Amino acid sequence: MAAEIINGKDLAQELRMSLKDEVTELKQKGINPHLTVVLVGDNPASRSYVKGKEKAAAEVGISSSVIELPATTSEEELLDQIHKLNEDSVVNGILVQLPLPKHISEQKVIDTINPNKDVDGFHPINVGKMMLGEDTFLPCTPYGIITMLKSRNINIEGKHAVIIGRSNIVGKPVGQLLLNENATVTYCHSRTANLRELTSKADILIVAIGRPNAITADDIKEGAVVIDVGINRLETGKLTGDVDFNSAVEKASYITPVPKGVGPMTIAMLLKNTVKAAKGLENR
Ligand SMILES: Nc1nc(=O)c2c([nH]1)NC[C@@H]1CN(c3ccc(C(=O)N[C@@H](CCC(=O)O)C(=O)O)cc3)C=[N+]21
Repeated sequence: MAAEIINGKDLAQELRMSLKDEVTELKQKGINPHLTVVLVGDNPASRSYVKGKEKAAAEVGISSSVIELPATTSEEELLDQIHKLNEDSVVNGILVQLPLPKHISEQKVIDTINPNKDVDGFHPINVGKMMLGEDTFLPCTPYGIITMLKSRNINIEGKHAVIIGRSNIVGKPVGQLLLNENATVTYCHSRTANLRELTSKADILIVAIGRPNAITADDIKEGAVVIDVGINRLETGKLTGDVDFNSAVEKASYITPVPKGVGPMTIAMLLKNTVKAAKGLENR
């Protein structure tokens, strides 16, 4: 039987509608959520993501600004800019679009963002809190994935979750969040021996490899939940994930498509984190 497709675009739309109501209420209390995105260089993919973020923010009533800096910006100049945003009381959320030019240390930049404005959830303090299961900004893509699973009441507790990919922004944190939900978690990566042996045991398979069709029906267990985190732009201009959707959809119980899967959820969770950052002010 074919899998149920979890449409992230529709779910993100629902989330934005409820966030919009929340933002309306906050505004009545004089709280105006504001997101600032910093874009260094003119990578066309980054520019298009930033456009998507601005549009989504506007839709829920979150004001946003984009600071565009040339690719030649020095690390010191970027850190100065972040210090200014840290001190600017209008700014609730700061997102520095990754990747950054090679001469700038991404970790140094992330470490400089005020953890209370770190709506990406990348700051070491927030990563640590996530590990401890404390309330914090959860990284947007993993948070979106968990939200997609919960939207369908997919049971996580006691399930074997297999993650392919160990990046700091997707693989590692999504494994941690699934562990926090009492899954049994296996991390796989480019050096993993006998990958298929592991993927075929997964009740929940999270695929963040970065290569089209890297995972097919032959790699998955009958009835598995398959989450495709890949965003690959083909030469034709078409967007595709890491999973061979057409074969996997016949074997999985649930599957996320690309486009209209995890991507739009990532943006919705960014907005949710921005609202959370703005609400933090109430408690001061
Ligand atoms: N500091 C930082 N935070 C990020 O969250 C971050 C980042 N840097 N750098 C780049 C990646 C990538 N990313 C995406 C978000 C939404 C879609 C998305 O909405 N995709 C649509 C399609 C959009 C299109 O057609 O181009 C979809 O999958 O349906 C994709 C990719 C966030 N990122």
